[in-house]
Amino acid sequence: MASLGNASPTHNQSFLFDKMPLLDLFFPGLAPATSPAWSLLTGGPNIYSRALCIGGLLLLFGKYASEYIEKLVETYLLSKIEVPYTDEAYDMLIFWVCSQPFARLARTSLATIDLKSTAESGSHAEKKPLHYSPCNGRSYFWHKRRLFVFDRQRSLGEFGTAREQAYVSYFGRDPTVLRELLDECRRHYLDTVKNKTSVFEHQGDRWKASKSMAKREMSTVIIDKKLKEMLLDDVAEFLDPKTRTWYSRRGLPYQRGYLLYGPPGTGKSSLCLSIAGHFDLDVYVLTMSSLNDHSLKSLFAELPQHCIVLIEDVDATAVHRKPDGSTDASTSVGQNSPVGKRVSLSTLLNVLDGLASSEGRLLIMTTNHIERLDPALIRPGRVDMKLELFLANEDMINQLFYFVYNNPPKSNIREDESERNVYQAGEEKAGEDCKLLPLAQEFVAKVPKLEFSPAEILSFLLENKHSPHHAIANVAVWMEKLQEERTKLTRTTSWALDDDDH
Ligand SMILES: Nc1ncnc2c1ncn2[C@@H]1O[C@H](COP(=O)(O)OP(=O)(O)OP(=O)(O)O)[C@@H](O)[C@H]1O
Repeated sequence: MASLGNASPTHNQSFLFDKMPLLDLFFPGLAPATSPAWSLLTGGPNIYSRALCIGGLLLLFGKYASEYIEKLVETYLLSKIEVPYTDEAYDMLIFWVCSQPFARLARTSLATIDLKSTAESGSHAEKKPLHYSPCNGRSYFWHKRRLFVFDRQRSLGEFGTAREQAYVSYFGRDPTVLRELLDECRRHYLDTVKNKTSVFEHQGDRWKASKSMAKREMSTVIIDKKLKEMLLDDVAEFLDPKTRTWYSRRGLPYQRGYLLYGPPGTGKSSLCLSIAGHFDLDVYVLTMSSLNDHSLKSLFAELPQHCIVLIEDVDATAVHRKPDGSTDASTSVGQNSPVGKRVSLSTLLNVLDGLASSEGRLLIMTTNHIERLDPALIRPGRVDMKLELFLANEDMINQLFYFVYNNPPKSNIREDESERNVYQAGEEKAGEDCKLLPLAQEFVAKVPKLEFSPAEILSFLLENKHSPHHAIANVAVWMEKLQEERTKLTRTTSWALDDDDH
């Protein structure tokens, strides 16, 4: 000790520098960075500057060492899973995380309006509740006696769109532990969306879950009974595992296409959602105007097995062939989008042919104007079944009346409502049917057939939902008003067309 205490600065300096290669051995690159500080430390003018140097050095060393240790731990002691933002697994993980107590304690969170909240807001002040989820930071949590780390980073990507990524890790080397955790997230998520239809929309060339809505019962879509049965039988047969084998044995792409056409408000979109609900399928909505060839191909390639791909109002986006009959890249879908950002008809036809598509996908296209569609788009193979939906006929008007005034079947009522709202099946229902029968007949007699859409009739009945007698009393006035509105609209449209011609 005495000899070290008495040693001259030059001696001390050389002693410390002797240790530097050793330091470099453990923390490569540290020695050159710290050597100027060492020289200041050993040859500094006074005690304060030396203390300052020691403090700085310790900080630098501490930071370097902690990063190094963290890396070591991550490499040798942690198991980690990355969950990409664009995958549904991301929604599963975040959904589960938000339900955990640790999420409420996270010091950095993302605040969003909880649009999915089903809480019945009594007052204005309770509207738009906020939802918090851990973000841009690490959260440590215990689960089943194990310590896990949840890390979610969010940044702004190209064009100001948010980019996110999330990781879950745990202190251990067994990867099955993390897989089990993610499986728990999956089950938790599936339980929550059990009686719901998930709707996916595209962001760039990736699918993203946009909403999950209560399943729409098939009985709530009032169309011709035979048509409904035919459609249901066809879809059921297609989704049967035996059909899949049948297709694969013959090397045919296992997919099916439907075209629903008819006037506005006849229930085309509603029918699509109820098919999804009936067969427990998710719906992937394609908006052609925001796609190009590349994104369309990627989206089709990323479709899961057994799902519905919905293209609504396909006439508004599809164009006809060029005069020479070609369907080359210059003939495009989505005329309002800038050139170069459109989908070419040839690409659309190719993806519909299924070379890059998933197994078991149902394509449903809807249109109000079947005559405007390119024949190639709706030829058999691409569209296997064309279903026309009509304006309300006698039977449909009758069904719509019962739909509004009859108590809904139990399955349509939410659990909590069922207690107060339920009717005793059997006698009471039969009684109600008897009471409604003459009213329904009277209503049906007053409404002309094949003149109003189900949407129009339903909207009128809903205005009078508390009294079928009011509906019957007001129906004549309502029809007159609607006719007037239609005449006005037709006049305005024809003037606008005349102006365009001039
Ligand atoms: N056949 C029907 N049965 C029950 N409800 C219907 C029916 N047709 C329309 N509706 C109701 O009318 C509204 C509009 O229906 P929907 O969007 O399904 O019609 P659409 O034919 O797709 O219309 P558009 O061609 O204008 O897109 C919805 O609220 C739906 O519940």
